[in-house]
Amino acid sequence: MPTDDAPPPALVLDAVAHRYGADRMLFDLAVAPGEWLAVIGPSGAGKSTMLDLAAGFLGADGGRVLIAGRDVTRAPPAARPLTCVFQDNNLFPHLDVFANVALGIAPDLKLDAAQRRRVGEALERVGLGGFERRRPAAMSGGERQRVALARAALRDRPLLLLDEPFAALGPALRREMLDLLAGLRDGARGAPPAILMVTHHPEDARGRAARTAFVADGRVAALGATETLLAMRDGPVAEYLGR
Ligand SMILES: Nc1ncnc2c1ncn2[C@@H]1O[C@H](COP(=O)(O)OP(=O)(O)OP(=O)(O)O)[C@@H](O)[C@H]1O
Repeated sequence: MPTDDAPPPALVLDAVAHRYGADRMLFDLAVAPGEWLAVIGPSGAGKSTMLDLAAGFLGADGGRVLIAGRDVTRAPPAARPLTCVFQDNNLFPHLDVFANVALGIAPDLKLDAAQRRRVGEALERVGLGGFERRRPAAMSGGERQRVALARAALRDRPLLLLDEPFAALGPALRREMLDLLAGLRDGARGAPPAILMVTHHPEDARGRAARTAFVADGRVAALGATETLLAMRDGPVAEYLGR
C-alpha cells in the first residue's frame, strides 16, 4: 500500500482522449517514479500520439494528464516538467554542441561558471568531450543522439519521453546508446527520471524496461512485466511479435 508520503506517479494518463477524424484514441497509463517503461505496438497504433498527449504537443479532447502529481492537462509543452528525445530534429543546426546541450539548463544561453562546468561534464559522460565547437551537421547520427541525451540528462526532470530515439542506428550502436541511457539514469544527480520509451525493437526493452505497454487501436491494450509480455504465445501481442 502506498503511504501518504510516497511520491506520486511520474505520469498518469487518465482517460486521455484524442480524435483524428473518426478515429478516437483513449489512453490510460500510470508510470511509477523512476520506472523505465517501454511502449511497443503496430505502426499507426497511436504510440507517438500517446507521447504527444503526455508532452502537450497534442491537446487532450478529454481526460487528465498528471506529471509528478501535477495536473498539466491544459499546460503548454514548455510548462510540463519533462524532457523529450525524438528520432530526428533534436538539435538546432546553427548552434554548436556546447550550445545545444546548454539550452537544456539556460534557454538564453547565459551560463555561469558552474553551469558551464555541468555542460562540460554532461558531454564527458556521453563520450563527447572535445566536441564542444562541432556543429550537428558534422556529426554522425549516433553522436547527435548523444548530444540530445546529454541535454536531457542535464535537465533533471522527473519524466523522459523517448520516441524511437535510436531507430535509425544499427543494432550494436542501439545497444550502446541504451546502455548509455541506463548509465545517465543511474548517475542522475537527484532521483532518477521515469523513462517512457517507444521502440520498434521489442528486444530493446529486455533487461532495461521492467514493464512494457502494448498499444493497439489507440489504446494501451496490454501492460505487464516485459519478459511476460514478450513471451506471450498467442493473442494480439504474440501476433505483433510475429508468432
Ligand atoms: N495529424 C494527423 N491527422 C490525422 N491522422 C493522424 C495525424 N497524425 C497521426 N494520425 C493517425 O493516427 C494514427 C496513430 O499515429 P501515431 O503516429 O500515433 O502511430 P504510431 O503507433 O506512433 O505509429 P508508428 O509506429 O508508425 O510511428 C495513425 O493512423 C495516423 O495515421
